[in-house]
Amino acid sequence: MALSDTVRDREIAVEQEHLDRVYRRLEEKLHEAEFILDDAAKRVQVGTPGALAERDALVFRAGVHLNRLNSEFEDFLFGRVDLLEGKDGQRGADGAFTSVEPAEGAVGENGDAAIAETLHIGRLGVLDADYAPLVIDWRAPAAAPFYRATPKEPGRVVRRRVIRSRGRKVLGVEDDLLRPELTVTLGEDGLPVVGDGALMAALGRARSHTMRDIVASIQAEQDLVIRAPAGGVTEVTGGPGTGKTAVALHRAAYLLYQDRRRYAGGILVVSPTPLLVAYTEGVLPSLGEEGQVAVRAVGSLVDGAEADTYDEPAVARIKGSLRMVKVLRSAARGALEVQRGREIPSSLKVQAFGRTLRLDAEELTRIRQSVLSGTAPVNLLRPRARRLLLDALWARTGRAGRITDPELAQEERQGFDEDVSTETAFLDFLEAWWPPLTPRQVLASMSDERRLGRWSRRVLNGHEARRVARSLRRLDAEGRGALSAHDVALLDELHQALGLAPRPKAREVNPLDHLTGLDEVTTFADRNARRRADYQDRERERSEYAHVIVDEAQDLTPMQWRMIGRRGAHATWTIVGDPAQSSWTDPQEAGRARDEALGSRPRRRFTLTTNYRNPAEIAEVASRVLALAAPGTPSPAAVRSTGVHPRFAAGDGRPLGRAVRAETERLLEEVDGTVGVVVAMERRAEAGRWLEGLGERAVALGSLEAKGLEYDATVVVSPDEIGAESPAGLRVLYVALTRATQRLTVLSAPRDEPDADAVPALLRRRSRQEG
Ligand SMILES: Nc1ncnc2c1ncn2[C@@H]1O[C@H](COP(=O)(O)OP(=O)(O)OP(=O)(O)O)[C@@H](O)[C@H]1O
Repeated sequence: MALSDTVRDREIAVEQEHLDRVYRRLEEKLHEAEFILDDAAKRVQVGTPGALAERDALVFRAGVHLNRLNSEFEDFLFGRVDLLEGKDGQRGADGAFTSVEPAEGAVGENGDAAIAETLHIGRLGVLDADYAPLVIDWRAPAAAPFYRATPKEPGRVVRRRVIRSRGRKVLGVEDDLLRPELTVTLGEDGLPVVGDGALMAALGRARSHTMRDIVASIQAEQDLVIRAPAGGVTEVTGGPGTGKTAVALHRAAYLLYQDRRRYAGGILVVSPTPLLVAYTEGVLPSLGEEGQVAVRAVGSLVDGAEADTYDEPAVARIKGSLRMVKVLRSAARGALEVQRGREIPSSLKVQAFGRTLRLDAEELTRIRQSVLSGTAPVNLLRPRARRLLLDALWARTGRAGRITDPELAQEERQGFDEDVSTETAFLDFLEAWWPPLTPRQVLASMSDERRLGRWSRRVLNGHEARRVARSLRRLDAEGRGALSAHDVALLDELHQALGLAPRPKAREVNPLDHLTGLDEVTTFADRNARRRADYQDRERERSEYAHVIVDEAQDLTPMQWRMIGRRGAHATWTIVGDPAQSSWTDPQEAGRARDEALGSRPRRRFTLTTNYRNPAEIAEVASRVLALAAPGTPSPAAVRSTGVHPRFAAGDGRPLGRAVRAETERLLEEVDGTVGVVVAMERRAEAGRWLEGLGERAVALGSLEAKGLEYDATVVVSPDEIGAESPAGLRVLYVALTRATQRLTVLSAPRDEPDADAVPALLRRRSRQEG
């Protein structure tokens, strides 16, 4: 056995011993029946009582679920740091030194130093019986050095270790030595160092169809974002693969840990597509957070609506633009006159004082216009409409001014109003003439070209109005039918314009409710199902959140910003995105809408600079498109290279589908995980058929669906076709080219004008200019 293997085995045994202690302690906790009450009460003196109680509650839960930890947490304990003594010798509530800097005499003149403190980092905090930390929660302040220390600024950290474990078994350790210049002792011995870094091991793993958390290898610049203060707006930009999505999700978990009571008001994570929601759904539960966080696609933010179709780019451009606010306001008013099932009467006839009173069409139009001259939402104008109708009918009686005693006159008028307004003829009339409208009905009524042309006069040109109207023909009169994510934002705007009653406020959720009682004894699958049902319930009630996290913010249209802004009117925000990946065509207008949603809240800005997803060889090819799509934007530096260059291939006279299938088969052989085939949106269905029978590891995606996702290997089909899809096509192509973690094939069709090496014209251009 090689010497290094012996060291590795010994170090694994050391960590195994620690993990055994942790599990023994968790088992003890399991038997402490009154743990939460007793333990939390004893320790209210240190830290905020709320936070400590929560932390203990989490530990308690860990105990209750001890037998399930094996399957739930692959690596309950994942990190360790060995530290020099802290500068001021002060220790925090969790027993660890608080200072980031080492004490004056921590390093001797000849570079000798001793490890003064060893901390283990895990998904939950665990204290031993004397309240000494056995495991520090990854979100606790004491865990920050594990993430922050770099060889340039190591602080007190001498060695950082990532521990790989499964259930109760330690499988491996990987060390980074941050102060290699020191001669360090740990107890009696030296400080052994094993392996060459955990990050690379994590990045090299095969991808599945779900995202993994990154707690064991969060990098310093990412940690700064995750732990940024909650207030105001935290804005994060960074190129593809810099960990923006991962950081956003870990930040949600961090905020909950910091201030669980405040965020019981809910954290909303807005994601661009349902595919990305499904991809990231497991990350928060793996961090021990369930329930308080709603991860929603932007097309699923309105109750009862679920976007399941796409608009063509030209239609999306109109529907997403702020011009729609005016159009929708007119539509909400105009929709009163749209016949839905029952006929709209052209006159009103009622009986009073033994005769028939009648309002004709002209009079009714005048009344309608007068009511609509107010600015209130349409449904809320109904009482005013009723009043003006009664006034007009009263005038028809000719009795006004006949009685001189004001009290008697008033009585007579009141009697008249009561009699008439309860008459069936009047009630039926009002119902048909000023019906309570739903957002869906109004949206559906916009599918008539002539009508929409009227409502959008001076806002949309005739051509635009026709396009929007045609796209809405997929809805029936009640608005049932397929919706796009843009339609959903329109529905939300209509909700406002109609003045529908606000949804009830969120009920108070006590996180401790979930922690006691027999219902704890369930299977993981049960709990997952309950979690989902739980937050679906809560979602239905909740119209506002305490914190809003927007992922892929560059794609939001102005109308979508308005919709999300309403959900975070009193919230703090975290916004992550990359303008160079934007599929939205008018970034300036979106910027204005975003500013309006965020108001005057102070902003904190961060930039992430390292690409953890793409090997350098793939990043280089993508950067050629970046230079065209967003000239002057720097590419994030790829953290690794594989030595494998992207492959360029052309159909070579074969039908495109056959070439794509052959290439996908080849890649399935080469990688262990997933293969994504990215095509222009129009080809989605066709591409699905090309891959039939290749199994679950291979998927076909439209260019807009690839957003945020990643695959071991990708095939990007016809860059030119993707680039020409919309005015933002090149940026969408840039997204497509940055999805692969290991292999990329660019497959050209004839329109790509591939050269002899099958490199398409779009990807040649820059090298030619440079060359
Ligand atoms: N510190 C890290 N340790 C391990 N893996 C990481 C780390 N940071 C990011 N990754 C991995 O890099 C990949 C890209 O991360 P993520 O999807 O969050 O990036 P992104 O910035 O949102 O990308 P895009 O803008 O292209 O959607 C993911 O597989 C993620 O797990």
